[in-house]
Amino acid sequence: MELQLALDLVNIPEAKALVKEVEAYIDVVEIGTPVVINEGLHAVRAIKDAFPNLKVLADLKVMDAGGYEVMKAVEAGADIVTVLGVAEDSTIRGAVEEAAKTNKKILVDMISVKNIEERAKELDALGVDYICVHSGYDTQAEGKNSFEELTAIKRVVKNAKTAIAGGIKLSTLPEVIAAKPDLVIVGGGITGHDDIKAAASQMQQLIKQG
Ligand SMILES: O=C([C@H](O)CO)[C@H](O)[C@H](O)COP(=O)(O)O
Repeated sequence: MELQLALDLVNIPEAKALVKEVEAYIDVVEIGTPVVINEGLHAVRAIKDAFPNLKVLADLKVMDAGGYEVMKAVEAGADIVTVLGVAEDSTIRGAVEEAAKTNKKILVDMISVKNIEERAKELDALGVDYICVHSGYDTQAEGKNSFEELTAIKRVVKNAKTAIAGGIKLSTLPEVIAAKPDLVIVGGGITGHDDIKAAASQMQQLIKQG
């Protein structure tokens, strides 16, 4: 099980400073969608150059032009690129084919997917690398989490790795770990903590014990 730090509400210098504090405790750095909107793919390049030993995920949430957009993120240094589960199969195929050329990975974000199990089976057959259940900021504000969805996709996914994102905190991490995802994605649960280093370190410990 790996830990991904999601960076959403920072600029490039702030992102670098945050990663420097917790680099020993995380496996993947996510350049979040808001950061890509504000800073462009330069943010991916800046973090990959500064922390070459960490994997970098570009949270582009690709919805169309899968091959092209994945190509641009990979050129910028991304190891993993996100594509939306609600995208057309042709978009997913284009993304998977493009990433495979350089042994990079596609993580499909299941945000807004209605029939999670059925779509997860289809995505698994399309060869995506990760399937991620996700309660986005707006549904988190309505009290939603994705713990049950994680259990549901674990039942049907045979090849892809599974991931979970959205509002995970130290207090809820044990419940997440019990469902055994391959990747746990945490943003505010680390970056909003009073002691960022301690939060990341405790999360890593819980994950290692899990
Ligand atoms: O993907 C995300 C969200 O849609 C904003 O772009 C976040 O990175 C993801 O939800 C993880 O962040 P937290 O919910 O703060 O843990």
